[in-house]
Amino acid sequence: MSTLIGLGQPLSDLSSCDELVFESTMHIVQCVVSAPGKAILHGEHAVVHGKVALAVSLNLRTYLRLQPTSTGKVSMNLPNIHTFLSWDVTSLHSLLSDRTADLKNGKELDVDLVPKLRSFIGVTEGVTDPSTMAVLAFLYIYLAVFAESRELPGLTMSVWSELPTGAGLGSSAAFSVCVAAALLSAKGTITSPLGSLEHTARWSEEEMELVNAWAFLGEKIIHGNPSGVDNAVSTWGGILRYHAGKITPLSRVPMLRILLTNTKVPRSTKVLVAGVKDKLNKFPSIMNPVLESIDAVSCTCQQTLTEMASKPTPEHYDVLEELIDVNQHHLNVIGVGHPSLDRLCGVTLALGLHSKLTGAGGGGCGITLLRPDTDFAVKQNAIQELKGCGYDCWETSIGAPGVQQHSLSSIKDEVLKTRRCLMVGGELK
Ligand SMILES: Nc1ncnc2c1ncn2[C@@H]1O[C@H](COP(=O)(O)OP(=O)(O)OP(=O)(O)O)[C@@H](O)[C@H]1O
Ligand SMILES: C[C@@](O)(CCO)CC(=O)[O-]
Ligand SMILES: [Mg+2]
Repeated sequence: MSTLIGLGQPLSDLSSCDELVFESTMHIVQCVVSAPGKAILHGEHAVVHGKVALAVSLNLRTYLRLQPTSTGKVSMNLPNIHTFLSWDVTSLHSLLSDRTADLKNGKELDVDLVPKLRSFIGVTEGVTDPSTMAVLAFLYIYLAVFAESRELPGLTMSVWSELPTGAGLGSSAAFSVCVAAALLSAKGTITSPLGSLEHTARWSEEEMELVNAWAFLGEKIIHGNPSGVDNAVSTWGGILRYHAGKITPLSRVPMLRILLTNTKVPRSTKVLVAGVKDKLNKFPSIMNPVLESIDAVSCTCQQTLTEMASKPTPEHYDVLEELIDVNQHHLNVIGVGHPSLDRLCGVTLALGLHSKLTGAGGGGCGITLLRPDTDFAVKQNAIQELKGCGYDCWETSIGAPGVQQHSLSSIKDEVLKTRRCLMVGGELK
């Protein structure tokens, strides 16, 4: 049974970087990892049904710190979602029993373990609140990664994020990627790539494939039926084309300027994805052509971006804007729009700017394309008007690096500040 344990380690502890040895032969080394959020340019929802999506990583990251403990406890501190929990390692061990052999490859979700975990933490099938979903994803990956070991390690995991939770910017994928990278590295399945003099380091392609596969299991638990695009872009970073599990990084694309707007209307990706599936089952002959058209929008956008890499023209930007408008209509047709997003599109269009939802929709975030020649005053007006609607709005930079390991000393001051703010009194401030 879980217990509320209050705050994690105080911030002053962040200076040490030591290794603890357990009574057993198992060592885990503490580490700090981070992974970026994402924006989907085109293809959200359609990608779940085998169509093409284009996604970009954002300069907003989730950070995870894993520390070994010798208290016989596994603890998790998730200040963004007010969750501070702890379990005895021995009670977690009893969940493994005879499943060891099935769990270690991380290729498929063990559908029997998830209900077992639900009953372990005392929540029934329909409960899908943020805390439950994060705990299930973490416990699943923890147990599955260490399934082979004679003993499960005691540890404290703290996760803090610059991303809004559940707003369409891939917070669940960044969470799952961090958990997978930290635990696989702690187990020794992948290396700890950071050299003694380095501040940040990345894993090899092969290791990132493993991280991505395990993070996909976390996404399956949180989302129900994810396409895998969010964990892929959080693992690799940059700009990706994603099609039926095939990941193609796009290296030759122009640097796009994008405004991100968070309508702050809460929504659940799991619920929205399930809603699209229902509509597709109900009206296949109406919905399939819409998904086909979204696929064509993604492909046309990719082609346009590729052409723009060598010589961008105003006409290219006209095309990108039209594609945004077309796709936003399609997303409304498949039932993932929201009046808050209509308002975002209306406000920006009145200023000559084009917007669409990004991610699962139903509220959450939208993107607005800024042209190279968009007037500073127009951009500022858009930001002011959107803020006047009660939304958050800021210009973002895209193409940030994927999952990384960090030295403690390299964690930026402002990130520590974010963490400090989140942790004050164990509550979000
Ligand atoms: N910082 C975090 N700490 C703990 N759990 C998190 C964190 N960020 C995300 N999560 C988990 O992910 C869930 C949100 O996932 P969801 O897929 O609904 O939204 P999203 O990933 O932000 O948006 P989208 O999938 O549309 O890009 C939360 O309810 C929580 O379970
Ligand atoms: C809505 C969706 O297409 C994107 C969520 O960011 C779901 C998915 O691809 O897993
Ligand atoms: Mg998500």
